[in-house]
Amino acid sequence: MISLHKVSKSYGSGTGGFKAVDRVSLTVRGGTIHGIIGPSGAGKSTLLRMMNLLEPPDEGGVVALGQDLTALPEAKLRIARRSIGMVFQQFHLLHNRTVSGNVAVPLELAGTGRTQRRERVLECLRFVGLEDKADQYPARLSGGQKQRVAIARALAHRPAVLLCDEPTSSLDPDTTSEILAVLRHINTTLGVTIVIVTHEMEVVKELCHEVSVMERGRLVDGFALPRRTPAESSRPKLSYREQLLGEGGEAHV
Ligand SMILES: Nc1ncnc2c1ncn2[C@@H]1O[C@H](COP(=O)(O)OP(=O)(O)OP(=O)(O)O)[C@@H](O)[C@H]1O
Repeated sequence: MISLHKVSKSYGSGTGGFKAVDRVSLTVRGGTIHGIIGPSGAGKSTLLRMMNLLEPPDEGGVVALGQDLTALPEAKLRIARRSIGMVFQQFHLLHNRTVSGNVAVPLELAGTGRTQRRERVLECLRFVGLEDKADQYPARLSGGQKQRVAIARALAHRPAVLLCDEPTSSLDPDTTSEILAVLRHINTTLGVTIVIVTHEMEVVKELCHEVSVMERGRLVDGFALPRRTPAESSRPKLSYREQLLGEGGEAHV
């Protein structure tokens, strides 16, 4: 589905140069949710951005959905990228556009007609449960709602792959669970392959089928996780008190 062949990326040059990703080879299997974890600065985001060539590698190849992206001319790469949606930690919404205006952006850029655009925007908003917010501006939304808009926008072109860079790192635990449920729904009902960079182990345990571990630009481990059963995933959530103190603890309110 996505294969990276010995990709490398350096920033800066000469003695100030720094190899952020160092000859990494990795295959993400179609239909899976694949986590990329590792310490800060390990090169996780750089590796993720290479998967749609948002960050072109200095060397190595990227094959996505049967196409060698590194060999495509710019115009064809732009079209190939439509099949690979992206979601970021900071949502990256346009604040002077409504929710539906934001979701419409990729369709406008691709020249999709107005009627078709309107239908697809509503479909995407319905999928993430936000059709009632279509005419609101992002400033009026919660963090979780903003991330859902960003996810709806990433779905506009019916991608086969969704790349997520720390999508829940700005969110509280309850909102994180909501967003993970949306991502799982996208994987199971639409069959979209998801690659997610995160530093939150709970996110990995809750969501991922397979994990790759990065350290200092290299891939140092990779393994499959046992699938969680729905019953286990939907067990009652612990309160902050229970998470921090277990059973005990003296109340002051
Ligand atoms: N555009 C850039 N210019 C210069 N250096 C960069 C750039 N992007 C990333 N780096 C550097 O490359 C290294 C890897 O960055 P990257 O963001 O890929 O790591 P990461 O594992 O995602 O880290 P974090 O978990 O902190 O986000 C870091 O040292 C970072 O400072």
